[in-house]
Amino acid sequence: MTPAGRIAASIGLLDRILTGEAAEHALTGWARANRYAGSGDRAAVRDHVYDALRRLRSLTALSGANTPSGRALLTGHLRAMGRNPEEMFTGEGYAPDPLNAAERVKLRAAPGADMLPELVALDCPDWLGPQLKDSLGNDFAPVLEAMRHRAPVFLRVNARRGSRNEVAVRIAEEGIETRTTPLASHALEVTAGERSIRNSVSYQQGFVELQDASPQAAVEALPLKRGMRILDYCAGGGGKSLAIAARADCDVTAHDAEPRRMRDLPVRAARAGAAVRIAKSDLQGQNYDLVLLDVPCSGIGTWRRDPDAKWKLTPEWLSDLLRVQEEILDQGSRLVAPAGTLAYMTCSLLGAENGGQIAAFLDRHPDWRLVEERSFTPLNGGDGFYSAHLTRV
Ligand SMILES: C[S@@+](CC[C@H](N)C(=O)[O-])C[C@H]1O[C@@H](n2cnc3c(N)ncnc32)[C@H](O)[C@@H]1O
Repeated sequence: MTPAGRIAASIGLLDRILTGEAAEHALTGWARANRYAGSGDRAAVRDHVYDALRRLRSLTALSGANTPSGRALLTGHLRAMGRNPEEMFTGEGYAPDPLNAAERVKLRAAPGADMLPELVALDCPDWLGPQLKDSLGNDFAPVLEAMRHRAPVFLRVNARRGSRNEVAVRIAEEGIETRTTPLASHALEVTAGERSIRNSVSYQQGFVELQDASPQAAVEALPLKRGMRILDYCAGGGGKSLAIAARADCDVTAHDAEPRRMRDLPVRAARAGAAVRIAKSDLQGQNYDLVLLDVPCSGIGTWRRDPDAKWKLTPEWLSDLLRVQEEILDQGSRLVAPAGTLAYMTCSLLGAENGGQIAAFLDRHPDWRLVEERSFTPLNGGDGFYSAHLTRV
């Protein structure tokens, strides 16, 4: 494909995503339907689409359009790269149609990048700006700026299969280059060969898992001891259960309100040589030494990887999430053994979902106390993440 053909394909995909289709679904469907697109084309189109979604507000403004569209986003994207959009919008071959008169007028009248209002330039939804400023303080602008760029890819080395250095050497032989990161002791940041990970023997044999470095660091901080009974109450795909089972010989039970989300967990656990039990019965009356609540959240900390989530989140959805988080904290606390630990985690940067939830829980339950809390932002390298450990007084 020519560079202009890749831009035309990205425009079509963005139009579908803007009308509600999930970005991954649209990209996978496009790759299947366009077998002529080689791996370089697919990677370039994916990068255009994800860059445009991360920077939806600023690129729309740079195109002069009032509302986002595939053409507006790619016009703004080219302008942001210092290119004249007319060079690509030629209508020749597979290139997008030339700009029409209205688009030209808007482009000419569009402000420069240095003239954009702060929340537009930082690609932050207006309604979330004040809450995020409140939560992040002086880090607000640098964190939002970091969210406009691609996230690094991290692997978690499975300590049951080898040390971080041994596994780094092994995967390098499969073309996956990495470097260590100070964030977590089993984390490797991928510097080359990222697209080969899932097909590599090391991945398929459970030497590595894909997991961001911030949740890895949060799991490392859990007070695990051999033989502990642990409940991963919101296990989902089981990323945290597997990270726990790799660290210590604990009795790990995975539970989720939607059990089908855990369907791949037995296969992933077998691949990793880890024992994870799937909760079959009602948990009422059971108790555990450690209950992990990796609650459903806004996902603001993962906006770099999942940029359309940035624009789909609404105030109503956020208030539903806050209510669910509160309920899960109360439910989970009832499952903790007398001297046990309740560990609360989110991949959010909002105080209301993090420290705010913990403060409200402690108000409702004065017999509990906060033992420690940690916050990570993309300025540390990984995703935005929060964890708090609580125990009874
Ligand atoms: C952030 S995701 C979990 C991600 C997972 N721990 C991982 O590391 O891959 C949150 C999970 O909470 C589950 N959930 C939502 N409401 C719940 C509830 N009331 N009780 C238990 N799980 C719930 C969702 O189905 C979802 O799988």
